[in-house]
Amino acid sequence: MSSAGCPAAAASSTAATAGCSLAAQTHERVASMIEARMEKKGCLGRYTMSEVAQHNHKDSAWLVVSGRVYDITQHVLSHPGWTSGCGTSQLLAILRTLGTDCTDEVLMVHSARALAQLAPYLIGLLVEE
Ligand code: HEM
Repeated sequence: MSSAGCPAAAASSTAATAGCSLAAQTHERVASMIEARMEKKGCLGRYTMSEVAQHNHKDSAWLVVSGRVYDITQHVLSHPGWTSGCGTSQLLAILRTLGTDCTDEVLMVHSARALAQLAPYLIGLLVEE
């Protein structure tokens, strides 16, 4: 984990380019609230992209959305597609995104309700190498 500065500006500019849908805007609001709470409690981590890249499988599943790092390991096996049929494309889409910055894909395919479910998995902010 790195102790470099907070990329808040980078995060909001990524979000602005990644999607201007209502779902993306709602996600940005919820995520920044949770981020502020975690920062206050001192439990908001700082991670580089190469740290994130090591968690690229279902047993340790991290990803980056809008400059924020999420550990979705606890969720990944209950994502629609793992347990119900006809979800092969969803599984492939998810597996491909683990360990990467998948802002565009995640904001594009999800409803506001789904993006709200992502928020509790926030573990920190993405920082420069
Ligand atoms: C904790 C993380 C995640 C949560 C809570 C989540 C939640 C959901 C939910 C609730 C849906 C049902 C449709 C909706 O309400 O939008 C969904 C669909 C989907 N998700 Fe996720 N998801 C997560 C991560 C991901 C990731 C990393 C990917 C990779 C791109 C992904 C790809 C998809 C796809 C392709 C669909 C189907 C969309 C469609 O059929 O239109 N999800 N997700």
